[in-house]
Amino acid sequence: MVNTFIFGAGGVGCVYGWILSKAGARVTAACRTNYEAVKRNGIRIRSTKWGKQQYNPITVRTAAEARSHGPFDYILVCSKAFPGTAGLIKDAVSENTAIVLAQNGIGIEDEYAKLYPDNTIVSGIVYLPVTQVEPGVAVHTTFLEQFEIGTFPANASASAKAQCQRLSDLWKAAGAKAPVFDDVQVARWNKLALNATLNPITALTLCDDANFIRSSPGALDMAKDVMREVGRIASAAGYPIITEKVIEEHMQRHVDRLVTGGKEPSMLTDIRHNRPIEVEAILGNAVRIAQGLKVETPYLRLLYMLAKGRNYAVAQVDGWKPIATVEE
Ligand SMILES: NC(=O)C1=CN([C@@H]2O[C@H](COP(=O)(O)OP(=O)(O)OC[C@H]3O[C@@H](n4cnc5c(N)ncnc54)[C@H](OP(=O)(O)O)[C@@H]3O)[C@@H](O)[C@H]2O)C=CC1
Ligand SMILES: CC(C)(CO)C(=O)C(=O)O
Repeated sequence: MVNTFIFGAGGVGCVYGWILSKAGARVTAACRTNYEAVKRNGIRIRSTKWGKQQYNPITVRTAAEARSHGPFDYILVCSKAFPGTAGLIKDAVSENTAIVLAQNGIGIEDEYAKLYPDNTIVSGIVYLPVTQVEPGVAVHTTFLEQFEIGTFPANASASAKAQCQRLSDLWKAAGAKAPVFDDVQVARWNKLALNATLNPITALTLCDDANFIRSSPGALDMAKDVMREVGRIASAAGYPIITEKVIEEHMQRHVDRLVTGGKEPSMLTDIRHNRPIEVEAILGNAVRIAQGLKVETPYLRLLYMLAKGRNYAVAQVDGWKPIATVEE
C-alpha cells in the first residue's frame, strides 16, 4: 500500500488527504490547532465536485511523531510556504520518500533541494479553491480542481520522474486531476501571475475576489496590470507564457464569481484569522528574481512592502494594544 504523510491538514491538506485515501493510500496527517477535532471526528469535506466526504487519517502533531508510521512513499507539504518549513518535515523523510510541495509561490523548492539532495522533489501547483471553515472541515466551492506537478529540477532522474507519474496515477484513481509537466516552472509562473496579484490585493483590501472586482470600475484593469508585471519577470526568466489570453482566462474565473459568489483567497483567510501571510514565497521571491534580472516591478514592490508591514503587525500581536487607550 502506498504510504503517505500530509504535513499541514488545512484546506488543501484535508482534501488532498481524502484524494489519497480514496486512491487506496494510507494517510497520516500532521495537525496543529485542529488536532483534537481531527482525532475525534476525522476529516470532513463538503465539495461542489465530490459532495460530502469523510475519512480518518492517522493523526499526529509532528513529523517526529509521524515517523513511527513510516517509511513514507510521499510527504505532501500542504502547510503555508513560509521560509524554513523544509526543516519541519525532516524526521519523517526516509531514503525513498518523494517530497511533494502543494503550495503557492515561486522559488520555494530550493530549501528542500538543499536539505534533501538525495530525495525526489515534486513541485505542485494547486488549483483548488478550498477553506477550512472549522477544525477538520474543508469546503471546496467549485468544480475547479487540478494539481499540476513535475519534478524539481526538471531534469531529475528517471526514477524521480516515475515517482511523480505514480502520484499523478493516484490522483486519477481517485477521480481527480494531476497532470505531469516536463518543466513544472511553466505552471508555477502561470499560477504566480494570479497569486501575486489576487492574494495580496484581496488580503489588504479585505475584499474577496468578486467584491474587489465590483469595488471600483478600475479594479479589474489594475489587477491585470499587476499580472502583466509578473509576466515580464517570467519572460526574463525564460518563461514567456503570461500572454494577454492567459491573463483573461485567469481573471475570467474570478469575474464569473460576480454571479456564482466570491471566494476568499487563502491569503485573505489568513488575514481574517490574524495569521501571517505567505509574503516571501508569493511576493518576496518574485521581487528578488526581478531584481536579479533587472526587471522593474513597481506594483509588486509596493504590494510586497505593504504585505510585509501587515506581517510585522501580526508578529507584534502578543503585545498588541490599541495605540490610543482611554482609561476608564
Ligand atoms: N486554500 C486555497 O484555496 C488554496 C491554497 N493554495 C496554497 O496551498 C497551500 C496551503 O494552503 P491552505 O490549505 O489554504 O492553508 P491552511 O492555512 O488552510 O492550512 C495549512 C495547515 O498547515 C498547518 N500547519 C502549519 N504549520 C504546521 C506545523 N508546524 N505542524 C502541523 N501543522 C502545521 C496549519 O495549522 P494551523 O491551523 O494550526 O495554523 C494549517 O492547518 C498554501 O501555499 C496556499 O497558498 C493554493 C491554491 C488554493
Ligand atoms: C487562485 C486562488 C486565489 C484560489 O482561491 C489561490 O490560489 C489561493 O486562494 O491561494
